[in-house]
Amino acid sequence: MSEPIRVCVTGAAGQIAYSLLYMIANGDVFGREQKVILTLLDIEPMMGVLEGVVMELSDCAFTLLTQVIPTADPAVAFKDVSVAFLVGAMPRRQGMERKDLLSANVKIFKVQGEALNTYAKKDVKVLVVGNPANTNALICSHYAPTIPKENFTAMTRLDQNRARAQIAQRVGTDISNVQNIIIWGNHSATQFPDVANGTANGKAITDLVDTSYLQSEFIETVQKRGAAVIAARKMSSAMSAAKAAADHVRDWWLGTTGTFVSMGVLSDGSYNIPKDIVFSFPVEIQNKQWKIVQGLNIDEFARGKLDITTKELLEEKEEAMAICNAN
Ligand SMILES: NC(=O)C1=CN([C@@H]2O[C@H](COP(=O)(O)OP(=O)(O)OC[C@H]3O[C@@H](n4cnc5c(N)ncnc54)[C@H](O)[C@@H]3O)[C@@H](O)[C@H]2O)C=CC1
Ligand SMILES: O=C([O-])CC(=O)C(=O)O
Repeated sequence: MSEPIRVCVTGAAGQIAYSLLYMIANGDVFGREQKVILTLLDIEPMMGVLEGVVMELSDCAFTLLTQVIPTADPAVAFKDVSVAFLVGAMPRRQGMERKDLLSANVKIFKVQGEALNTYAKKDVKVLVVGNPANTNALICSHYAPTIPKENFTAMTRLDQNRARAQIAQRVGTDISNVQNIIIWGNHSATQFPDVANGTANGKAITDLVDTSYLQSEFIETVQKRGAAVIAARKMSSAMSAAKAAADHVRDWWLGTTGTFVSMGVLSDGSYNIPKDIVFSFPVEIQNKQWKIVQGLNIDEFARGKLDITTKELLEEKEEAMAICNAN
């Protein structure tokens, strides 16, 4: 059993955290041999609710959970953390797009970037879940200049999981038989869920499923799944978001084995995506370092989709920087 690591979850009194904390404390993210100290950040008015969450964590009697530190102070929450799940942010309501949250949420990520820069370990791994996740991750990294840019990522794993589940149902196979579906771009309705390199039961998905479904209904279902959940639940996805956050960080921490996963990462210009936006790419991970999968074919249909989501991310970046510079 190795020394405990400090792991921060923000928005710790909220919906997603309620499922996510269980998975972290249970060993589903860092493995069954890794003890954790959880630092739980939320805002002052939520401290009473957070106290209830702390009681429940205690009552779960997790053997890997060494200590729990609830706080409203980012300096305490981020002190010496190895991993930060940045969940705390306003969720959207029915009829909104995620980018409508920009003005409310982006300032949170500016402040937390500055706090991570000062208090966290320099190799801290940061997953931004709060929406709009890609642009919030960009801003967070911008305000944390002493932490490597590659340590900031945004969550598109929920989109990948959704896409995988849709294809498994369509083909009539288990999820575990569906691999290498890619989410390109923004965690928004412009994202491009791409099956061109994907397989189901070892065969190309494009040979198993008709093109008209793959190029229209499939893409739209994945793009709009978050809105569909909000319409049904009157609250945004939480259990599935927590599972995706756990999947994302588990693969980052423990590595991938021969398959791609999608993560929002700072573009290095791969696939002609402009540098300096956080864009979801297929990555492979070893020794806690992700690498963008290179050399995949991008046909005309795919290029059109990549252009649309790129344009949206460039617009979001401009708006976010304007908001941050005005404050
Ligand atoms: N990237 C993705 O795939 C997904 C992202 N989301 C996003 O995750 C975020 C959180 O969603 P939920 O947990 O459902 O929301 P929630 O409203 O249940 O919880 C959010 C929590 O964050 C806290 N919070 C607000 N400002 C904070 C700050 N400055 N520092 C620390 N905590 C703060 C709130 O007090 C609240 O307890 C939303 O922005 C939502 O849109 C949700 C699902 C999927
Ligand atoms: O749709 C939302 O607002 C929450 C979210 O990001 C998702 O479920 O993908």
